[in-house]
Amino acid sequence: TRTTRPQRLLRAVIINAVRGDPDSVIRAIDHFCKHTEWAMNIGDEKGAILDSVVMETSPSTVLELGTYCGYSAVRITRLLPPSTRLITVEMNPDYACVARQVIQHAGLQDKVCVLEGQSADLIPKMAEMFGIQTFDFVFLDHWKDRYLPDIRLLEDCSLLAQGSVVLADNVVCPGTPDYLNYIRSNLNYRSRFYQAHLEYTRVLDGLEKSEYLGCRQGKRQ
Ligand SMILES: Cn1ncc2cc([C@H](O)c3cccc(CNC(=O)c4cc(-c5ccc(F)cc5)cc(O)c4O)c3)ccc21
Ligand SMILES: [Mg+2]
Repeated sequence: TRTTRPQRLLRAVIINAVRGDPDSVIRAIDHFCKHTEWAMNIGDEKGAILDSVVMETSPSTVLELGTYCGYSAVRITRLLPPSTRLITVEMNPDYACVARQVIQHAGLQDKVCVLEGQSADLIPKMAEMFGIQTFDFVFLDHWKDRYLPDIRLLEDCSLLAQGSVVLADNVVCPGTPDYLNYIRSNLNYRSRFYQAHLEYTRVLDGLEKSEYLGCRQGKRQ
């Protein structure tokens, strides 16, 4: 096939969504993934949980790891107050290119920074690059074996503050067992599991929300 799946998804957005209307971009992607071609966006069911967690957190600084086509970047950013920015990290340049166009079609390009590179390389530079101290909200949706090393890196870089919320996609399917074991047994976090389904399917999946409580000692016995 000449075009890639992200390019076909982008074409569906350009054709079916109203420029400047984030909700129509979200609807166009969900319709494409339900009726034309599955893609690994968080989707509408888990997306509604993402929306509610973002709204209850009302963050000032937001980090997303794993942009893909920009679906969750649009979902998150459309809920943020005017002065708030989303930083989203994407290592695949083709995905980043599509995501920037999807985000632009939604009219949110001034509120989103799509950073190209690997999370482990970029996280240590975030504070300096963006003049921030900590992230109020972090969304994990990149390689599932990177959730644990990257949450540890965020801790080591002091990028989490008391009250910071970390939301992780796919903790059931494909699954992130080492991350779940760590975050649920760590006294520095209060975690809650949201049962749902893998995007656009009936396969079980879920999100794990973890609030950072500040730096306490030890593990739960
Ligand atoms: C280091 N670093 N830093 C930034 C960064 C960014 C990326 C890319 O954005 C990227 C590329 C490929 C895969 C992912 C992870 N996503 C998944 O693998 C996934 C799978 C499924 C699923 C479930 C069932 C299936 F049958 C097939 C796929 C459902 C989901 O929601 C997913 O998120 C992310 C990668 C590493 C990165
Ligand atoms: Mg995912």
